[in-house]
Amino acid sequence: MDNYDKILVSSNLIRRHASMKVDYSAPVQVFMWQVLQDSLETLDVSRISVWLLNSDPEKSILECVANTDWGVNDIPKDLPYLTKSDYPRYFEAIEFGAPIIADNAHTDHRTIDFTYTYLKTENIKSMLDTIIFSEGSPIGVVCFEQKANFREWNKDEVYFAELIADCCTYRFMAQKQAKLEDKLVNLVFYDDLTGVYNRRYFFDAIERTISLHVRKSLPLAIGFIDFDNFKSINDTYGHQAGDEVLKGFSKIAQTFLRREDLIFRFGGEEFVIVFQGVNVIEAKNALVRLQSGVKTMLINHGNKALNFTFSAGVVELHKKLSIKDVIKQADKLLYKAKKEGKNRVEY
Ligand SMILES: Nc1nc2c(ncn2[C@@H]2O[C@H](COP(=O)(O)OP(=O)(O)OP(=O)(O)O)[C@@H](O)[C@H]2O)c(=O)[nH]1
Repeated sequence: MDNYDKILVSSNLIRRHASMKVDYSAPVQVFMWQVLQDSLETLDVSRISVWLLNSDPEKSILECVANTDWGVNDIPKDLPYLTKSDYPRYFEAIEFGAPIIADNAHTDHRTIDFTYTYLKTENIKSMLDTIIFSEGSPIGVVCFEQKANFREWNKDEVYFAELIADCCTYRFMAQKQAKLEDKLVNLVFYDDLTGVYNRRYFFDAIERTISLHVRKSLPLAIGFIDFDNFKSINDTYGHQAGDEVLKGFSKIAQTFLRREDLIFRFGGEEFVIVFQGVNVIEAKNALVRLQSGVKTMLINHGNKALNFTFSAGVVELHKKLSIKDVIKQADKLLYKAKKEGKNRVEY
């Protein structure tokens, strides 16, 4: 196989590989690993690295985010970086957007500034850098380096190197998309402030949970929680302190309840807990335990420890009870708990 055929076969494999779904929450070193390793072999170069411009308007720092000299998970704690003030001509070339084809990196005007800082010490003779774009602008560079001997990069090699930069573009775009999807999923299912499930998801999940439990003849209980005198916490310590209490309560509930208990923020200072496979007495006991948890685990706001209590009503689900009826019953029980002195669980 001549060089052209080798590049053709490899570029096809790499394009296919780059289109695969990968874990975009992993570092670039991990999700670009296979593409960079394959390219290393195809171009027969000494090293490939991926560098990204920081997002400030000056784009004055270029940070190395992947390098074939590192192991797949062996990423330095402090990433190497280059600054525009040290290498202005190199940064200008990146902003221009054309590949930097430096057969002799020691004399090429775009890479000459590297000569004494690292080309000579690392014995690098030739460089080929291709630009990573996003929305039409350069955002980084893939750097192919040849050690020991000078090398004339041919046209096919440059096209191949550009393809690798395009694979980076593709993966960064997919990563952006994946992050956006994660954010949307969070908005749909979770409460922004406390991180527990939100009210919208309660109504979405509850029908399915009920039908599953009815089909399997398993008990299912729902606890409705309302904080006592919450207004006075806001009024005394401020709204932010109230928010701390809501967040703290969610954490305490996650610690005190079982994994299969689902916690929802239903409204301002109202929470709902769905106890799966649990009858009303067991659910009531769990809520009483949670009440003592709330008493012992302090929520700090500044240098103050905030105390609060809650009242709750617990309803056990059965076939004939609709979710509307459950909420109505829980409301009545909560009203009773409040009327009879608060800090109580009625069932
Ligand atoms: N900090 C904060 N406060 C909230 C939030 N949502 C609702 N609240 C407050 O919760 C308080 C609820 O007050 P009330 O409905 O009078 O209830 P309460 O003071 O707990 O009184 P009882 O239910 O009778 O014990 C109001 O002051 C709301 O402003 C929130 O997201 N953050």
